[in-house]
Amino acid sequence: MPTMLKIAVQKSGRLQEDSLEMLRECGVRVDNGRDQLKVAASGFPLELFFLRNSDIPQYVADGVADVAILGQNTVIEKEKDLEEVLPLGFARCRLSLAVPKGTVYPDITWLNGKKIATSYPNTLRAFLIRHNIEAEIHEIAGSVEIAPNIGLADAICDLVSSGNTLFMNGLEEKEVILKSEAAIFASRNISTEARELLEKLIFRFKSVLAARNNKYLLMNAPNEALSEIINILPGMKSPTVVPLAEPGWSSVHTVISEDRFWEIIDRLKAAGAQGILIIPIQKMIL
Ligand SMILES: Nc1ncnc2c1ncn2[C@@H]1O[C@H](COP(=O)(O)OP(=O)(O)OP(=O)(O)O)[C@@H](O)[C@H]1O
Ligand SMILES: O=P(O)(O)OC[C@H]1O[C@H](OP(=O)(O)OP(=O)(O)O)[C@H](O)[C@@H]1O
Ligand SMILES: [Mg+2]
Repeated sequence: MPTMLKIAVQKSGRLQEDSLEMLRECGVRVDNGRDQLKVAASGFPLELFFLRNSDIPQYVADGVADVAILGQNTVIEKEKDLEEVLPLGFARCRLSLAVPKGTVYPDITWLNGKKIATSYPNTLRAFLIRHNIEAEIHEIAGSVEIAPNIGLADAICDLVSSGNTLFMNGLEEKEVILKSEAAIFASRNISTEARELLEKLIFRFKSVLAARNNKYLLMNAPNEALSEIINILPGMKSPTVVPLAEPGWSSVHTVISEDRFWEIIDRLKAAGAQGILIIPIQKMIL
């Protein structure tokens, strides 16, 4: 039987949609309904296991799954020795300590003797030890932000992204313990055959990520402005310059990273560029 790469993906929750979308963009199709927890994909020799997020690190550590898409925060919390193969740029969040708004909190020593509610007891414990703080950790599975309001704890330690949940519960963020995003993690026991498949899949993931972060840029420019425009452009290689039907004008094409674009647009216009177009890239082979 040909080898299949076994990948664990969150069964339901915040990571699932983006994980499946990434796989889809990599040409992996998952046709069956999600009620089926073990599904063979088409388009790549891949078998998907839909599992509870918090159970996945153990499955990968044991080699039941070869790889997984997980938040870095979960792998740290579960204290599993997995190989982080590729960060994926979604599910960005941080694990933070927060206290009721208006609390006089001079520094981290305020936490001494306090009770802290969290779903991340291991990460919190390690953080407190690093800072020489003795506090009581009260583990709860969810809705952690409610704890101070119902007299369950003095502080909380939970994931924050927009900060909205903290705000709505009258809490203020005081310490950032770690920053996290989704990533592909691999088992330390992965077979040579599975590793080869993983390399192929990673190549596809990188092409998708690069395409997401870059844009194809086109503009028209008078020939006398070309050298200045080319100097402004931070392209992959030197830009393509094609003459237009109108004498004395050219079309300039290049690829730029999305976050550089706004920085240079005014300079391009000032240099004489016109008809600037920015086009999404589907895949970018590096
Ligand atoms: N508010 C958020 N913004 C961005 N990413 C988040 C946010 N909350 C969670 N995440 C990321 O998504 C992951 C999954 O979160 P989700 O809430 O779906 O599962 P969970 O409740 O932690 O899972 P389980 O209870 O099955 O362990 C988290 O581990 C984290 O990496
Ligand atoms: O800073 P924000 O953007 O408000 O996001 C933070 C919230 O998101 C997560 O909860 P989630 O919605 O995943 O609920 P859960 O407790 O059921 O996992 C996290 O546990 C926080 O409560
Ligand atoms: Mg959650």
